[in-house]
Amino acid sequence: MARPRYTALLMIVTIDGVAASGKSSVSSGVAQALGVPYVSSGLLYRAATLLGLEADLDLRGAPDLLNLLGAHPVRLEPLAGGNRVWQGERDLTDDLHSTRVDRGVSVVAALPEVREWVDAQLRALPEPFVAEGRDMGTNVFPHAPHKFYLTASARIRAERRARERPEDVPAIEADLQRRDELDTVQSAPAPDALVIDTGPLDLQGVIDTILTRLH
Ligand SMILES: Nc1ncnc2c1ncn2[C@@H]1O[C@H](COP(=O)(O)OP(=O)(O)O)[C@@H](O)[C@H]1O
Ligand SMILES: Nc1ccn([C@@H]2O[C@H](COP(=O)(O)OP(=O)(O)O)[C@@H](O)[C@H]2O)c(=O)n1
Repeated sequence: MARPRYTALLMIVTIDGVAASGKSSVSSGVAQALGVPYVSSGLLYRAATLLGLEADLDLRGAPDLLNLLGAHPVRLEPLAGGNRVWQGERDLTDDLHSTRVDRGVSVVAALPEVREWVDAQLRALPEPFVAEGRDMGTNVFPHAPHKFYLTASARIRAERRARERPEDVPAIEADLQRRDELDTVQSAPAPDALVIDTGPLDLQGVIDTILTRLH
């Protein structure tokens, strides 16, 4: 029985990486094997972006965004199978992966006030869990005992994401590269993270690589 053996060791596992490298799918698989929830930090940045766009705010303006988020609080529901994001009774989740949100989110994520808003919510969550994003292993949970960082070429990531977006592969690849560049500051791998090139691996291969390290 794998589950008790893993959970005995587990506090927080961090899985960071570039856009569309497999973070959420891999985190979900690892979390399900461990019997714990996973936490998708990117969904909170996406929620702030969606709400800013819907309110027609300038996404570079932290005070207005923070006022909006303060007036109508957003809540992340971390589950092993998939996270959901709520604003009151409204489930925002299905609106968070549009191309419009993809294109605005890095601007919002560059605002220190928004980063503090996200980090405070993540640090308040009860352990254990698998946390995925860009800076889980460096900034938010630097003391996590198990850290991983996923990469793959922009082309491979674009081909994977093209199955989930209406745009063609070259357009998605250009958007991913633009977002990688805008996200550079918060996207450095932790020095103690195992870097995994997911290009040659299928999803289960990446999940197994991580689980093997958690024995
Ligand atoms: N190793 C892999 N091999 C094949 N497809 C993958 C692999 N990892 C992820 N995918 C697929 O790539 C897409 C992007 O993965 P996702 O988990 O959403 O990445 P991220 O959370 O980093 O944006 C999804 O369709 C997912 O099923
Ligand atoms: N820990 C994190 C997670 C996401 N982000 C930001 O949020 C955006 C969306 O993150 P995501 O993980 O949902 O995006 P994908 O990698 O799934 O495309 C990223 O492009 C970053 O701008 C961040 O800055 N820090």
